[in-house]
Amino acid sequence: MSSPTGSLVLDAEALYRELLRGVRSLMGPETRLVGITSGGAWLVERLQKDLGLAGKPGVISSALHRDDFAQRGLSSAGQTQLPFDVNGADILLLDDVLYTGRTLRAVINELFDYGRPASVRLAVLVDRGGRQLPIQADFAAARVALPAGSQLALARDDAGVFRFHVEAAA
Ligand SMILES: O=P(O)(O)OC[C@H]1O[C@H](OP(=O)(O)OP(=O)(O)O)[C@H](O)[C@@H]1O
Ligand SMILES: O=c1cc[nH]c(=O)[nH]1
Repeated sequence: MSSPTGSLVLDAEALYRELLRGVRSLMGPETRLVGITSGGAWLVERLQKDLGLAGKPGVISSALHRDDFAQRGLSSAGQTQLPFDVNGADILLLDDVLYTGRTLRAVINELFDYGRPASVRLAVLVDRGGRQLPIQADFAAARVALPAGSQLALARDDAGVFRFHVEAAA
């Protein structure tokens, strides 16, 4: 069977280093990192350490605002935890994969339930195209085209090492 990414090798650790570089370039003095559950939450945990930032990063869930809530329910939902005042904050959202943009739409609704940020930006490990909404990343460590129906998700082993899990279209 051929690989769903063809000859492309997605080295998640190399992409993480590229993401770290991109996030550094986007950071201002008041920027708050917020990871989207679940892959983005792993990313912000590591970024917060690697950037030497004090305190805890934010974690946000799309679950309560998803347009497919009726099918998915709360089964895979992490809980939103924003340990700072969202009002007036410069938010940098982090996620592993950007695809249709629907998760981002739901996450932005969730974020605004907590306050009125000054700005919201987005950095991702992989932008796989296929957008169904007018949402773009301010930084993507990689842009790849994958067949519709294939799945790409970040995994993290016990030692905290990242890898991508790729599943071909059925
Ligand atoms: O742009 P979209 O089409 O919305 O897809 C991108 C989202 O899909 C994946 O999350 P998923 O919902 O699979 O949850 P997970 O991170 O917990 O695996 C991924 O982590 C993004 O959050
Ligand atoms: O709201 C959402 C988020 C991700 N995927 C969907 O189909 N809907």
